[in-house]
Amino acid sequence: MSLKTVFFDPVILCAELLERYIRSDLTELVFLILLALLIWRIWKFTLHPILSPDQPKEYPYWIPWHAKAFFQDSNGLITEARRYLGHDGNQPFALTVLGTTFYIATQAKHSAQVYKNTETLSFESFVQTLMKANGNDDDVINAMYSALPVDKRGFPNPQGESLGVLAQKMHIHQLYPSENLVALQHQVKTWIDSYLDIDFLKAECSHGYSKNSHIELPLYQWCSNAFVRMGQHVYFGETLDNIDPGLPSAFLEFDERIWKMLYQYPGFLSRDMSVPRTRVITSLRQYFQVPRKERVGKVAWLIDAMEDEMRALGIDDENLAILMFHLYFAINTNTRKTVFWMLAYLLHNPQLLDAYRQETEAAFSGGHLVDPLLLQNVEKCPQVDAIWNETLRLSGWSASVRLITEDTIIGGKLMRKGNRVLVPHRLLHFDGNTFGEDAHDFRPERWKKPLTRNASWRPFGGGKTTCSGRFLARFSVTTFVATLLRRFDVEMKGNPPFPEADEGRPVLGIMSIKKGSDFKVELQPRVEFSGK
Ligand code: HEM
Repeated sequence: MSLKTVFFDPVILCAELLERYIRSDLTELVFLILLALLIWRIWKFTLHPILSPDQPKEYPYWIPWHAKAFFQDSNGLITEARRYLGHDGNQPFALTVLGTTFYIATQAKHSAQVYKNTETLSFESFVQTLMKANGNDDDVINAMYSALPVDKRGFPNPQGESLGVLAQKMHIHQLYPSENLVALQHQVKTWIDSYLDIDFLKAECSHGYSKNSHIELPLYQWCSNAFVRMGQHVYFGETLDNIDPGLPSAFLEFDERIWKMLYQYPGFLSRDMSVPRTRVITSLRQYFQVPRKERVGKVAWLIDAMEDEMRALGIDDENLAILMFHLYFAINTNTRKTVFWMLAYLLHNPQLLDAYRQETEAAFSGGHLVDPLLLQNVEKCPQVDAIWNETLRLSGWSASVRLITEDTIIGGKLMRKGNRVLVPHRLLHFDGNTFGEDAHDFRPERWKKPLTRNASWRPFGGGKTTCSGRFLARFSVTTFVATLLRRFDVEMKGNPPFPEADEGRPVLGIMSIKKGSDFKVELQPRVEFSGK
């Protein structure tokens, strides 16, 4: 603006003065906000920790509270926070994400304290959040977590616990070594026996193509589909298959996007997760509407027993289906990925593949597995055991989360009621002190040392909520791999790199692969395997 214009146009002059006033006021305001933020940050992350050494140090933030890093790669953020905090990163420390404070326990000894404490650290609240996210009504969640009489009918309840708590004991009754587990193992073995048959695979080859004597399959897709079908069959018999033959595919669509549910994405951004989930729940509802005696095939004890318990609480079909959806999920989400990772590691380490095949040979007669428990015997099959452990160590992702219901001290640090404490299993699995400097390599030999009792070894969580399905999972994966290697030569097509894990996205157990990381394998019936 020229002097001439200013002098001759009072309106422009006034506007100019007003603009300068507002600008200087805004600058002042911005300055004051920044100053306040700086003072707050110095107080919160420098002075306060000095004055309160009993409280966990917090990884500092400005805004927006680590949300981006957490949602892209929470383990990466935790590693970064630990490095930043230096010596204090070895103690439990705090991390705030979108207003929620998590205390992180990265040391094995602290994680053991977390698992032991069932008084003031609650797992149930995490399960209840999942129930709500999947559509259970509040009154049903209340009913599931209200104490029941000690003399109620059905599963014994000597401590007068709620069905939500009793369910853990019912899982154990089904899944810990006992006749009930043997019944499931028998079903698994029979299913694998008929599934891994060249004629059967050729006939149904929906995931690959068959050519002359061999079959080509995308490994991740194939393992996933096979294991969900098997899990569904073993627990629910054939009825679910008859209700919706596309159910395993729908579950897989949901399961590959489960991170959207865990991060509570808004509905309009997560339809690709919620639509297939609704389909699985709808099929389960239809299943429970079929009168029990009309359900086809052998059904696991747990399914009928849980249904009886829930109906006794007056839970309707829709809520019953949602509750059972959690079980369907637990059965199917992790073993499908573990079998893939185990095969991927074996195919990339041919000597190990040969060792696995040789060690399991004694369990077979011809092409048939006649002594399935041999594979579960650590003394007789140490290689199988080491390969199983090493696969879980490298492909496990999950973290245990507990809600703090009363102020609690873990690792000498005071954790405040209302916040959460998190044990990141994956980081424990790379603890150099326990697993060695080469902890990032696949090296089953390391299991010659007695590591399975180490507190850094947490593929199945810990404490009261340790995964009850671990025996069945091991049985299913090792039996599938042994039978596959017995009957087929398995080779990778081309020379694919080792598949990339989708490490940045949360799952409740074993990692998925990154898009585009699946690779094809060729199954060729082995010459010496002369048939059925
Ligand atoms: C390799 C496969 C599997 C892995 C890595 C795995 C991992 C886990 C983990 C990390 C937990 C959470 C524990 C905690 O936070 O303390 C869990 C819980 C659970 N898993 Fe598994 N799991 C697998 C297979 C299975 C199978 C096949 C079943 C059922 C047949 C199953 C049933 C359960 C149940 C019922 C729970 C909840 C425990 C409770 O609170 O009662 N899991 N699993």
